[in-house]
Amino acid sequence: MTDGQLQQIRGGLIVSCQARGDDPLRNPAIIAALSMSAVQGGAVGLRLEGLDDIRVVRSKVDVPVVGLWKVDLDSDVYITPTVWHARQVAETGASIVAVDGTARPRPDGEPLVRSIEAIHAAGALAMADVSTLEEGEAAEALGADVVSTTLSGYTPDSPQRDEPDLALVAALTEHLSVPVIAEGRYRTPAQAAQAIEARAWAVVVGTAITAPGWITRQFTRELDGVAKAAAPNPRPQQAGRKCAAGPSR
Ligand SMILES: CC(=O)N[C@H](C=O)[C@@H](O)[C@H](O)[C@H](O)COP(=O)(O)O
Repeated sequence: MTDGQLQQIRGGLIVSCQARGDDPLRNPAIIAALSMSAVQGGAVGLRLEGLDDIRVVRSKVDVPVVGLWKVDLDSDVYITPTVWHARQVAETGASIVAVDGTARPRPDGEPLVRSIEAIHAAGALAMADVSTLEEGEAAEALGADVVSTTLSGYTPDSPQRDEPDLALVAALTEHLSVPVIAEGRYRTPAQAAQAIEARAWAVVVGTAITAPGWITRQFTRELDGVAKAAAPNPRPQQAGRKCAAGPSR
């Protein structure tokens, strides 16, 4: 990652293309198609999970990739949780490696700074995924090149809400010198624009763009509510009625 690439993503949209667990989209070829589609739509960067997805997508797109590896090691820290995972993601070709940037104990017992050093040694930039201003300040002091609000809403120290944490974006951009990325629950273009107005360097959007299951549920939930209240069509008494002189097709 060069300063030029950091400039390349400035003010833009980074699309997070991730599929995990039993998600039918979990297939590097599908993630690559989603990623290429996002780039066609104007995404300036991609956020990708897992070595296979990073490797395949890297061979197909030119935009900077924020890479991470979600691993469950019986710890609250699951985003690129150890120094070893950070090194693997960097060596797979991510321009920026996202790691858990909170102060919580990490499963390998190493401090955050060791992951940052490993990422730098592999020639990538380190993004600290944080949930509070204090975590962002600490991560910057340890050498993180970029700080993202990814974990706000997902730690006990941060507000639990459905909306994005724009207040944290504003606080981080006021107090930090490194670029601040707005991420987490940005569901509308207007919310993304608000983050840039709060001086975010870029905005990451995942679910609202690349999770058709979630998007579908927004529609079905709304329809379920209306369907209970509205009468069906055709109404039962009209269903058997003959049409007098309608056009025949
Ligand atoms: C908390 C956590 O693990 N966030 C993850 C980080 O990579 C992803 O699951 C999110 O999709 C990503 O942050 C984008 O956010 P949203 O999908 O809300 O636009």
